Amino acid sequence: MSEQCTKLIKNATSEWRRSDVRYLSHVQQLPKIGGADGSDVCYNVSCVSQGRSEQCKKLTKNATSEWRRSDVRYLSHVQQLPKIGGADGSDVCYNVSCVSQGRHSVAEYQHKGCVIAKRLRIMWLPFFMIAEGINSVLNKRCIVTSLQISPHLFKLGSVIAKIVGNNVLHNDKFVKEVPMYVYEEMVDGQKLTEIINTKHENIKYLPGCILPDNVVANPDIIDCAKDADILVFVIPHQFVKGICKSIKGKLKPGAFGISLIKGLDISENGLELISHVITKELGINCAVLMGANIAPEVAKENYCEATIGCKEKSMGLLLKEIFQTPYFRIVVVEDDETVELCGALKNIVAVGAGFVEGLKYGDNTKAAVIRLGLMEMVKFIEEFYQKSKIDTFLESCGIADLVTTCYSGRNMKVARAFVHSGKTIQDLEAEMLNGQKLQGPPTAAEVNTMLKQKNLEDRFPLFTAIHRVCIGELKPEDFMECLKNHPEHL
Ligand SMILES: NC(=O)c1ccc[n+]([C@@H]2O[C@H](COP(=O)([O-])OP(=O)(O)OC[C@H]3O[C@@H](n4cnc5c(N)ncnc54)[C@H](O)[C@@H]3O)[C@@H](O)[C@H]2O)c1
Ligand SMILES: O=P(O)(O)OC[C@H](O)CO
Repeated sequence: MSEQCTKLIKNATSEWRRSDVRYLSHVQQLPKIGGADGSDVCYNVSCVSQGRSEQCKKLTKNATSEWRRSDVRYLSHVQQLPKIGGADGSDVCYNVSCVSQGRHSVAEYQHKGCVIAKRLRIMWLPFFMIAEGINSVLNKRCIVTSLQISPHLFKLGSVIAKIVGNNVLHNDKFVKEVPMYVYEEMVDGQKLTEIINTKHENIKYLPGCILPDNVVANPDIIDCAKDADILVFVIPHQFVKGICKSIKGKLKPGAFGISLIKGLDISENGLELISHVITKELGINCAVLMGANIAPEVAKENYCEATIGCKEKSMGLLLKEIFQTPYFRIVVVEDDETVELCGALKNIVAVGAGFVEGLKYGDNTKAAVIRLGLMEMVKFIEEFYQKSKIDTFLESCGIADLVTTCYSGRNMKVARAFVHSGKTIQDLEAEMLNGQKLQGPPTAAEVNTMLKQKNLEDRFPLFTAIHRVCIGELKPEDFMECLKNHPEHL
């Protein structure tokens, strides 16, 4: 039995390699999961494009119903099935015959209706590339062959525009030109958009980061967004609602958003995630990308990681194609709320890290701020979003972003300067950041509004003290008392 299984996998894999190498990256990302009885499971998968739709439908129907009968445990995995388009951009459905060691033979499956369509493209996939997805693949066109992307440019936006611009040049699924909205301003007597389009460099916010020619800066936000299938939001969270208002009702049907914005919004309903604000304001779905991504380091192409949070796994994988490079490595998770909340809350902790650095307490103290901050992040997210998964904190969006921001982020640097300068955070922001925006202090204020409303300030002493220092209610030195008396040690 096992020999047959090994042979099938070998054949299918080599066939797969021959048939379309583009798919291999997807294949490699799939977890290898054992059978219901703990044994290996191998799959011989035939994929049929919609051009052969009658046969495709029949094969799919049989395989799906058989699959459902054979082991319901697999269905949860099945729902994660990425919807991958055919090489020609058409939909693909999968007919799956599975063979598990010690369970069924290929012949048994064939007998039950899981036909192995040898003349078609064959691939081997670990088991979860199966049923539920087949139906949705059949019903709709999953991948539009020419996706247009529109990032909104700022500091991180410049880096992301470079990455996206380069990636789409080598991927047939996407339109080559990437329109990029730029908030217009004069730099050395010239419009910033004109400078970017001639020098291919954002000389004000990220000098030295050369953008590919296909990234075209445009001060007209509607012009940028109206034809986009994917909208990449990279702006300080303070400006999101204004941007959304400008493009509301002007987007292409089916447009999808991805937000790289680290912050929160406060409304009459309490705290709101920025991706939810985008969804509400624009009526589009919105994924998130967060991670330890200090912009100038990404611009230098120093290795780093990021996390895409997207409920729809297939869309998450498509988005990954836009952002991943050899130096910018991405993991896709479905726990998008936790991903986004980590990105917002770590900015508060970074302000605390800046206070202890300004007070010259050294790295042990900063490590304590990071640890206590992480504990409050976990507790806050559990309070805010009960379905949060602890594993998500181990992704780049969690612990990694927290560490990098506490060591070299702008929030840390401004908070450090705040300790002895006698200036307000707002003054220091203007003085030190050349038009860039701090996210930590406003996020601390937004979180504090919610903690006050719910009478939870005592349970979040670090978040609360950081906010009170930022608004001048406490001195930075008082922050040390908060650490010493943190309920974690009582
Ligand atoms: N910079 C980073 O290292 C980094 C890394 C990861 C994530 N992020 C996140 O990305 C988001 C954007 O950060 P950034 O560093 O790119 O931004 P930034 O702080 O550099 O952006 C300031 C920009 O806001 C623009 N602006 C000013 N007024 C505006 C208005 N009324 N409407 C629209 N825009 C206006 C300015 O022109 C300027 O370009 C933030 O949420 C941030 O947390 C930043
Ligand atoms: O410079 P900061 O503090 O806004 O942090 C930048 C990024 O969020 C780091 O990933």
